[in-house]
Amino acid sequence: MRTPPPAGGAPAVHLDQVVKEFRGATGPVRAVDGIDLTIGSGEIVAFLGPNGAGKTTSLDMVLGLTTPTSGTISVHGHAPRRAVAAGRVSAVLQTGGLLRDLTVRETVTMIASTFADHAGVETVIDRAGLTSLAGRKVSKCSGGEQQRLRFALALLPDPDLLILDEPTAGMDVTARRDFWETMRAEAATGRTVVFATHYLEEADSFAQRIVMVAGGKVVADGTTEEIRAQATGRRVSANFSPDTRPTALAHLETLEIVHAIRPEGDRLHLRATDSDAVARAVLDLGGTDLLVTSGSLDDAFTSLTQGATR
Ligand SMILES: Nc1ncnc2c1ncn2[C@@H]1O[C@H](COP(=O)(O)OP(=O)(O)OP(=O)(O)O)[C@@H](O)[C@H]1O
Repeated sequence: MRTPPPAGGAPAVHLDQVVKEFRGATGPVRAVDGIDLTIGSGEIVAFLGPNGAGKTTSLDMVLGLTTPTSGTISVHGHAPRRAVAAGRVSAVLQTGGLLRDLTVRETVTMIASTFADHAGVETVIDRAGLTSLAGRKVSKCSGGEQQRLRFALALLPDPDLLILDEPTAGMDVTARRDFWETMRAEAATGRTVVFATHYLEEADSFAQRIVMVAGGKVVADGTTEEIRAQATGRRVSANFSPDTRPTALAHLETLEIVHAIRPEGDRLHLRATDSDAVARAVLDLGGTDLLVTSGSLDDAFTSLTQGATR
């Protein structure tokens, strides 16, 4: 069993007003536009955003692969490159050279030989679920199996922080589910896991916290439930009889906490921030069959990322 970093130490990841600009054909491209973010030790965080949101650029900076144009980043209190050199952080990236003619075990053994101290070849093969494939050539492994191999390599330094950039891209549903099960076991040992994804379900089912990025900025940060509520508000609906309906509609339209009203047959659908207060008003106005729901995560994603494009 690994020893997690002491509680109460520096955060696993800290970004302070981080900006990254690239030189584009028609002028500078601001890939990351002032991100402030703190991720505590042991958190499982999804970086969720559409194409070009700035996810990969942010993670690359956390890994010290590129440096911010302005702002600062620390990983467990150190500069990213120092944290990587000390084996405190490692990554599973979308691509990355694997030698096709080596077997899975030979690949892990070769990379292990570059570490003064490592978690053990057979241990990481086992943790990545590759024991039965250890003798297979990399060229004969599927895309999902190669991602598992990259994951085994990332475990070699026994890192406190694992960064995964779209680790399940190209995997089918079963491979994806198996991969996340393995990852859950890793997180349970106290590792911090930060992953980038396009998949809402993946962020929803695996992460405790979602940092939604769009246009190089953080547009929402919280639990899935908080993001849903923040972006879509609550939905309140109820039936009204023909007698009560006109008065109810007129009154509800005057309430500031009601953002939108959509009539449908006998029913009124309302969007509101304070659903408790609206629900009380609806009942006072004679509404029946009251229903309070939150919008879907899909709605939240669309509404938060719209308008945030570069
Ligand atoms: N080296 C580069 N030179 C110029 N522009 C770049 C470079 N790297 C990234 N960009 C631009 O920066 C923006 C953010 O890219 P980034 O790869 O970080 O997004 P992403 O959220 O990871 O997207 P995806 O989900 O498609 O991988 C994009 O507009 C991209 O074209």
